Amino acid sequence: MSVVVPECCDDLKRERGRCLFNKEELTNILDGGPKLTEKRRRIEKMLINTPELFDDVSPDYLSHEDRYSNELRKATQLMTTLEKNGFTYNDAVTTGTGLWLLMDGNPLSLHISMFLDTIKGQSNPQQLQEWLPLAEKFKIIGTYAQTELGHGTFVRGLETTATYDSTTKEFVLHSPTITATKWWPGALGKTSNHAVVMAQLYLGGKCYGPHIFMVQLRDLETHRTLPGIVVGEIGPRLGMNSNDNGFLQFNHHRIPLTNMFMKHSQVTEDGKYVKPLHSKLSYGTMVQTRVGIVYHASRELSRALIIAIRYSAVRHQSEMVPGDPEPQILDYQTQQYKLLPHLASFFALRFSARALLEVFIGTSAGLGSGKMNMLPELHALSSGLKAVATNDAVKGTDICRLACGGHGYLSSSNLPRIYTAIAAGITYEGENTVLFLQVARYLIKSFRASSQGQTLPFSVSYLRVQPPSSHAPLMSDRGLVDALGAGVRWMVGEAERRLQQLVDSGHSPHAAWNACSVHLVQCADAHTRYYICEQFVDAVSKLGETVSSGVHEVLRQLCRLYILHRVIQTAGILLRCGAVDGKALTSIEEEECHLLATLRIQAVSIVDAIDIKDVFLKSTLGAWDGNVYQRIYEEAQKSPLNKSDVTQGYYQYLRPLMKANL
Ligand SMILES: CC/C=C\C/C=C\C/C=C\C/C=C\C/C=C\C/C=C\C=C\C(=O)SCCNC(=O)CCNC(=O)[C@H](O)C(C)(C)COP(=O)(O)OP(=O)(O)OC[C@H]1O[C@@H](n2cnc3c(N)ncnc32)[C@H](O)[C@@H]1OP(=O)(O)O
Ligand SMILES: Cc1cc2nc3c(=O)[nH]c(=O)nc-3n(C[C@H](O)[C@H](O)[C@H](O)COP(=O)(O)OP(=O)(O)OC[C@H]3O[C@@H](n4cnc5c(N)ncnc54)[C@H](O)[C@@H]3O)c2cc1C
Repeated sequence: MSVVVPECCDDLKRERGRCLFNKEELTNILDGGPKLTEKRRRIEKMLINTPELFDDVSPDYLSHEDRYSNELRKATQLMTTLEKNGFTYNDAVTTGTGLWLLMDGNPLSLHISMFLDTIKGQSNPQQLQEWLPLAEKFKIIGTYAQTELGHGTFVRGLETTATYDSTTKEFVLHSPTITATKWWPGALGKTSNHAVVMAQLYLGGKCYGPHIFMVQLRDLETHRTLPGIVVGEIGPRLGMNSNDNGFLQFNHHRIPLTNMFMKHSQVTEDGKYVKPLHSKLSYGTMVQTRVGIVYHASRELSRALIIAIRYSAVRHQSEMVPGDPEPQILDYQTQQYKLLPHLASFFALRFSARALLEVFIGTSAGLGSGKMNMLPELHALSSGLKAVATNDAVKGTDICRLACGGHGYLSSSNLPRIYTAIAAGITYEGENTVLFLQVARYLIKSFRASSQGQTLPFSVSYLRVQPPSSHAPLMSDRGLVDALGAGVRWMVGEAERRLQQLVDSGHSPHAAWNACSVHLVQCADAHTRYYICEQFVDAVSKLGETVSSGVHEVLRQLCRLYILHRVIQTAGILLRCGAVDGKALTSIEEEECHLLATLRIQAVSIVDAIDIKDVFLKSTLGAWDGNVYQRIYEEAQKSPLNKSDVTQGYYQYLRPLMKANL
């Protein structure tokens, strides 16, 4: 069957004809400026001109080993293509392009992220000089090996030991139990010949807690595992199965003293310990990765939204008015309600990711000159935003899948792969509940400090026990964000009251904490979302002076939708603390429905402006031309089961069954 593919189907042509804003301008804002758009497009062009980077067979049809080898082939091709064309690996990560090409689990991703970041962030000058050039040029390939079978969250509970032997000036790495086995690190199984390993430091019989060590795992010529080391792959997972997540055990394996990362804490040749300026500086790579994950989550959500919104404009189903032509499913209010608040979330996350990156850069600069005071704020913000971003991206991606009906369940829609990849983000790099509890700790401490008259850092300054009264009218954006802030203040105050009450009635502070932890997680979530609302409002108001009215209007509508949706989600709290009343909520609900209809008109143009090309969307449902059915049909033809009319299974099983006298 041959079909002439139009440049873009009539439905999408009509949708695009209704665009009232400058798409390129919105694209530039999302990229962070015209120069960054231009750079991203140069990278994309270069990658698109490298056919080896694209699969002609879906990984779903490959064996585990072929799947891994194929992804490794593409990953190495990607790295050499970038290098040859004068780009860094980071360019492929920060534009999303590298991840989109390799998102079935890239075996070099841990090397270019956490391994390199640890070398850069945890090495003393000599170590940096020795390891960085080797790692940057892939002379050594590494991963970040922290989690063990027995412990992921509780880093202080790790069991791998690094015991200093001053007679040989070596550390002896050992896995004393089965639960001490390193478990999960990406690319550990078969790819990496080195790992940065988190292990308990022992000096003269005393434990100094988790520290990081550079450990060679495999011979650099033969790639065989070194003596004293057992390493392998952990088997199939929910998603990202082209990666070789691994396990690792040490049997009294020796490494030189100089292989402990010594930027922040040191061990002298005679076995003396030099303390770091802050006890959690060795967690720096995790913090940096959490910052990256906020961007990553927003990007993955945007891919799902482009697919689902374009598809919803092409798909016609049922009758809205009996006898009328079947409408585009995007015309159903319920479909708009499924998708558009997540579109607003994507924008909110993108602006917040940028704000967080600035905090990260500022804090890192401060650390360089010995200033540690911003570290708790960065830890709380990066933990909260990582948790909200991944939770929302996972939820939003799954709603996009559901919004595409049956076809969303097809692998070729790419929604299942986007979902399984981002779903891991809830767990890795700090499980989200655990990260929220870290935020809650910061909130309670800040609230108590405020009660004692102390000044609070910027992200929690609104928690002041007696906040300045807001002058913004309630129904303005600022007024509603202030109401949300009042809600969080009330929640945190309530949590503090409950904690205190439990302690006063004889519970230990730790037991009281656990007894309030559901509420505490809700506080952390609400606080982070308040921060996101603030960043969104600020970003849109700052842009107001510099962008065209069409783009400003779209951003204003998206921001408004985000805030209204958040107020409705938090209605119970806001009513309880008196920040809004029932009448206000009714008008907010009505306004949200009205806004859904307004945003629907330009929804396709808004997702077009996110500017992700078909080769990176990898979806039969979301392509630019809207030629959905032909693509789905063609993709199905690639199923190996369609290679022959009658399969082996027929002769082996079906035919005997049909012939049997049952
Ligand atoms: C394809 C990828 C390519 C490139 C990637 C680039 C960028 C990333 C972008 C996208 C990623 C995309 C895909 C990724 C693909 C695959 C997955 C990749 C990797 C996954 C890796 C991992 O998962 S690595 C393992 C991560 N593990 C964790 O995160 C463990 C979580 N646990 C902890 O962090 C800690 O144990 C804890 C914080 C929960 C508790 O620590 P503990 O030492 O026990 O603390 P306490 O003694 O209780 O003290 C608490 C006080 O300490 C303060 N604190 C804690 N942490 C910090 C910190 N980091 N900084 C500052 N302060 C900190 C805390 O606030 C408490 O302070 P108080 O004053 O209240 O006492
Ligand atoms: C795809 C993937 C890739 C990964 N890559 C790496 C890697 O490259 N390197 C690496 O070192 N690790 C990696 N990990 C491991 C990851 O970091 C851990 O799985 C993660 O930190 C969670 O730890 P855990 O598995 O021990 O879960 P657990 O901590 O056992 O969590 C189980 C449950 O217990 C709850 N819980 C735990 N502690 C608390 C608490 N204090 N209070 C309340 N509830 C609690 C959690 O909320 C969760 O519901 C990866 C994991 C995945 C899934």
